[in-house]
Amino acid sequence: MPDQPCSGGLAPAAPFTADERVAVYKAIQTRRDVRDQFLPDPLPDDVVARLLEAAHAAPSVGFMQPWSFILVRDAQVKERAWDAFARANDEAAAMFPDAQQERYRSLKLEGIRKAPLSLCVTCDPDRAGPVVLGRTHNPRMDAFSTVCAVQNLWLAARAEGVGVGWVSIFRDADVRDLLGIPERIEIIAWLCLGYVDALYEEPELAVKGWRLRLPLDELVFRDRWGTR
Ligand SMILES: Cc1cc2c(cc1C)N(C[C@H](O)[C@H](O)[C@H](O)COP(=O)(O)O)c1[nH]c(=O)[nH]c(=O)c1N2
Repeated sequence: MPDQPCSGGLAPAAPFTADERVAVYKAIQTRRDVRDQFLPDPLPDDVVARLLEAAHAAPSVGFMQPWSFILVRDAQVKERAWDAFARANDEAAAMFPDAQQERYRSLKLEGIRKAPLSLCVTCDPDRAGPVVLGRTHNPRMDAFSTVCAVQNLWLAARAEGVGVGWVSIFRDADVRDLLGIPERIEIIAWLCLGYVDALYEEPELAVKGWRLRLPLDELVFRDRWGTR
């Protein structure tokens, strides 16, 4: 049974003013993944609400809005999340070639204990029933939609002076147990959030010599894969 339509028609879609455009590109270009620059100040509820609204405004396949957000402020829960990270990070280090392991271990790859707020973002594949417009031929589209929500939040956070760090070095089961997430729900992201007073000008992994940004023109093809 379809829902009742909501009100709303077409609104003018003029380009942004020059200042507005500058602000949008500034958020995109200066957004960073934050690990160590978090300040301890708690995030005000209204700021958190705006960030969640930004996430919730993301595009989603069939408008299924598959995301949920678990706000984690409890120090003990964060401590256990850090333990899970530390175990996984040891396993991760051993996966790299010997020559890279020392450098890997020198990188700080999370801010779980330092950030005042952690946010676990999940994806419910059943949010809009079994057959979803746009997901019929590609079941990963619900997860991709949830990642769009993360990116919206990340950009809005930059505008608010709030740093965000994505931590993915976990065994899925550890986060699931810790937060009581049912098996059918997919864990998409563990995000660390907090005010920051400094951000790297370039990705920290590039600054630390782990990996550089690729030239864009090597990634753009004309009409056919591999054709420039
Ligand atoms: C899906 C996903 C997962 C992770 C990340 C990102 C994304 C998109 N990133 C952050 C990543 O290292 C960072 O985005 C890049 O290095 C580029 O830097 P900026 O985000 O531009 O600062 C990340 N960083 C980190 O220190 N620990 C992590 O576990 C992860 N995991």
